[in-house]
Amino acid sequence: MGGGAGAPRGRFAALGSEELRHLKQLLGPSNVLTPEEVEREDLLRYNQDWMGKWEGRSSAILKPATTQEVSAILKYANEKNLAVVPQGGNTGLVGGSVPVHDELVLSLLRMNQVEALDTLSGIVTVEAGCVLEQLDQYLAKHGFMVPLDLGAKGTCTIGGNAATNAGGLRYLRYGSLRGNVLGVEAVLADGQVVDSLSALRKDNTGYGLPQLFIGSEGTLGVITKLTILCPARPKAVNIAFFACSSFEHVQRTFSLARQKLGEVLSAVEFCDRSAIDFVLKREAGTGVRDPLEETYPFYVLIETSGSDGEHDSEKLHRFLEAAMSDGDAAVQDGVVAADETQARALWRLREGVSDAMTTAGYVYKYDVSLPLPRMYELVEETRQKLQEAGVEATAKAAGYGHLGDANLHLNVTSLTGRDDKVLELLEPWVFEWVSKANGSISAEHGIGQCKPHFLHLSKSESAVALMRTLKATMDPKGILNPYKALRLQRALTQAEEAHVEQHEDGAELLRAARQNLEAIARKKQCIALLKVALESGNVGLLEAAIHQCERENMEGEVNLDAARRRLATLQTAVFSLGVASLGATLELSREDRECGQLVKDPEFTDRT
Ligand SMILES: O=C(O)CC[C@@H](O)C(=O)O
Ligand SMILES: [Zn+2]
Repeated sequence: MGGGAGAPRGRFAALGSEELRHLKQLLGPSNVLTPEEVEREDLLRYNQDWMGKWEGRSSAILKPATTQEVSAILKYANEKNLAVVPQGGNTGLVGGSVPVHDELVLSLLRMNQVEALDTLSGIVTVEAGCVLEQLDQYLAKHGFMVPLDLGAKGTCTIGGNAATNAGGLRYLRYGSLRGNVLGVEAVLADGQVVDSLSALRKDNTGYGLPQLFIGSEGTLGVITKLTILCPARPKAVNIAFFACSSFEHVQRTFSLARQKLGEVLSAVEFCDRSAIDFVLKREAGTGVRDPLEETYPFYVLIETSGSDGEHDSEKLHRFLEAAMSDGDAAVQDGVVAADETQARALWRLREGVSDAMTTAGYVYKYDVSLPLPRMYELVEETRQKLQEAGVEATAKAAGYGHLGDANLHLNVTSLTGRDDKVLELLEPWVFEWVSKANGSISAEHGIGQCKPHFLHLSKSESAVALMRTLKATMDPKGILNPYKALRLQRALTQAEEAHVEQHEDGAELLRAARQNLEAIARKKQCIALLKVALESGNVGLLEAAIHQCERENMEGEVNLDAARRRLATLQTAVFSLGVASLGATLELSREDRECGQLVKDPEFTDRT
């Protein structure tokens, strides 16, 4: 795969026997796994992702049992400049939880306790390493559920789910973890424990710090504990599985489901026939079979969850009538699960696709958000591309995913194993296609080591620069999950450094090169800040941005005069209107607009 895989090792220290001794003292020898004490397979579980696509070579797996131990590990790693990859159940799909090189693996699996549940509000406090399914089973006993469900529930951990802002099957109903996680306890790169563990539904006291850690893939801190707002467990659940003759009909089915099922709708998923064929092959003999007599190009799975079974079934039947009536009915055929066993088998047809396509060969996975009407176009064009290249017999594309969230999973399985020709056909083409269609290159799986090189296709330059500023502030040495989410700033590799050092004046050159690199990074941040400040129309922010640019001597590189003129205009307007920020309310003059073309030297942004 492209992206962070293949990134040169950063300038981190290597783990020596003294460091290992220290870590063993911290955690107790049995909680540090090394090649001397355990079998290669035991280490591989932590070094390799479940699909076998990415493999690091960490020689120490650290298994802390408390937040204090996590803190002590990170404090030490930061002092010693040792890189660390935090890991939960290691079920991710973008290589975010395995080392790229020899990073220490910080496994949270021993921190798996549910600490408290408020049975009135449904707010649970839980340690990061608790397995999602175990947390859900605990909550079930008290009439609640985790507002997240996904195929890997038996292995993934709630901390990993939050760190990657995992989406899953019931996003449509309960929304994202960003919305449901109320508080987070996290450990920063230098070992500081940040207690943002609010157990309040409403807490509007300044910056939403937990959000910094949710979805940041362990690059800004390690989540050790979290509080989650859990909904009441529904008493009545219905599952229906429909066949549709085109993607247009699939969309109509979704639209009708929304109208007729309203508040009881809890999932709307879809698969194409190719995806179903993979599952049926994989599940042969397990009782999972095609529930319909004929085959169709598309299938939609609908789930309702509510508190009144009769009311929900009535609604479901009204929906069925509407969906199956008239000449050009939205659905061609369908079944409603009569009991829990049937319901599970129908869910398996959808949930089993990922696993079935992974085990059938080497799979290239794309997890994208797209405007719903264009969602399946991507699958069709992919097939066409494979056909034109003459590889359609061995490279099989399927489309499935979370229809209700306009989240497509495009999987292409190469039946003959890893195939660079297929990869070249697909990347960067898929990502560029998605970007042009105003979609997201990662709907729910994150960036990991798989997509840092494509981040700019879904995030503006100023947004990426702000991400870098946050990373540099919270983890100045970059020890936390390096090579993931963001590309490492291009630094000299160790080999390059060694080469330079052999020269006369080598050390001097090296120091200058490093300083230059840092200066470029600072200047890029200044440009981003200036852009944000100009767009926001906030006087204070613009003043600060101009000041920063002046400090970095950037007169020759950005249009500072124009920025100063804009500041003066804003100051006058703010003074007369008495507000702090004008944003879009103040029309930009021609000169101000020129300010948008901030960078005088176009090559500047490419210099790293
Ligand atoms: O493997 C995939 O591409 C998707 C996995 C998962 O997000 C799903 O929805 O089944
Ligand atoms: Zn998914």
